[in-house]
Amino acid sequence: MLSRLKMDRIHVGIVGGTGYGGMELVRLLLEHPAAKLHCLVSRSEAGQRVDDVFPHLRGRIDKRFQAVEDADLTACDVVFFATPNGVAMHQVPALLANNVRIIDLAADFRLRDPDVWAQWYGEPHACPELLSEAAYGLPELNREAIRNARLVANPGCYPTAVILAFLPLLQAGLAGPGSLIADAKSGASGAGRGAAVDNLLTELSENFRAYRVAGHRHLPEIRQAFDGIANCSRELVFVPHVVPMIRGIHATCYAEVSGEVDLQAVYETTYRDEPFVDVLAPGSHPETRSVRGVNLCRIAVHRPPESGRVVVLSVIDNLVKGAAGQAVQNMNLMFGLPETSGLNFSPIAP
Ligand SMILES: NC(=O)C1=CN([C@@H]2O[C@H](COP(=O)(O)OP(=O)(O)OC[C@H]3O[C@@H](n4cnc5c(N)ncnc54)[C@H](OP(=O)(O)O)[C@@H]3O)[C@@H](O)[C@H]2O)C=CC1
Ligand SMILES: CC(=O)N[C@@H](CCC(=O)OP(=O)(O)O)C(=O)O
Repeated sequence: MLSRLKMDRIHVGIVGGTGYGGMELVRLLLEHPAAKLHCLVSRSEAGQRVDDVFPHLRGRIDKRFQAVEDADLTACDVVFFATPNGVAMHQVPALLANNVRIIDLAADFRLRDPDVWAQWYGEPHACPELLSEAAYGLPELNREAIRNARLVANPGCYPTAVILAFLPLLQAGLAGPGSLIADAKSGASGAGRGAAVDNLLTELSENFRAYRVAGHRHLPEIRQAFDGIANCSRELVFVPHVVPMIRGIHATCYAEVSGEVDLQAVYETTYRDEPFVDVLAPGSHPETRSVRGVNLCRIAVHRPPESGRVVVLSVIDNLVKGAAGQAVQNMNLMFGLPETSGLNFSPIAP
């Protein structure tokens, strides 16, 4: 059932169509049975054919990028923002006023407190009145709110992997009082397509480094979700790393758990009906490759003997379950479609 549509198919606009998140949205939406790409906005490639800019799409798309002032965004049913942080918040209010629903892949609407947003993103929020309305777009946590939302804040890539890893423990009240620890590694596409010395092949390959240990902007986002799940503030140590691969996040997450609980059963029960979370058999070690190109989080739960800790391994493709795929999953929910529409395909391996 397609609800609340302006036309027969969901007319989609993408702002930031030339970035990694935008490109991945194009790839997914071209195959979506109920969506039609209506306009693709780019400043740098305005006027250019999409398949000239991205030759891998030759024969798949007959459209040109447009400047924002030429794009018919108000005719869209939904507009995805795949732009840097702080861009969407200047354009969203006018689109909402025109009955356009929004899915923002950036962080503009993820944090509820405008002061926290300003602290981590370095500028005052342009429309703080919308922060409490926005639905945090992690379906496994917030499905009903997403269904009814006109504004969805798609989660960050690290938060998706980390929250899904801890969610069953927190919901069941099993994580002890000690700090939760998330030790996460990302492929380089997480940093976007913009030129930066740190992202050169020569800097990344044969190399492995942590960054922003003192505080990454995904920390308040993850903590906000934990507060919502467990209804109490939790200490979290979050250490991101960049590894020499293109796609993928691997989060190794630690929590203190006491008592003889069947954790495998807790995880399997929590995610039993989730189409995009796969709890692996006991003793498994999920690989980023096993989720490459698909909207899936694979999780394995370990309890090393005599450690008093649980180790949860969680892998996603940062561009799919960590960004564009999750955004399409949210679109499906917002428009009353089966949640898996356009998202049923197999991983790419090797
Ligand atoms: N990469 C990832 O794994 C993930 C990214 N995200 C978030 O999604 C968003 C997009 O990320 P990603 O695709 O990697 O980023 P990229 O840097 O690859 O792409 C950004 C896009 O935004 C456009 N853009 C840049 N500046 C502006 C501006 N001031 N106004 C309008 N458009 C602008 C660029 O196109 P042009 O210059 O042609 O206009 C480009 O298409 C970011 O907020 C990111 O944090 C979230 C989860 C995962
Ligand atoms: C490897 C790498 O650099 N990753 C990015 C994460 C990108 C992302 O998801 O950030 P947003 O919250 O802005 O959407 C980073 O750490 O900044």
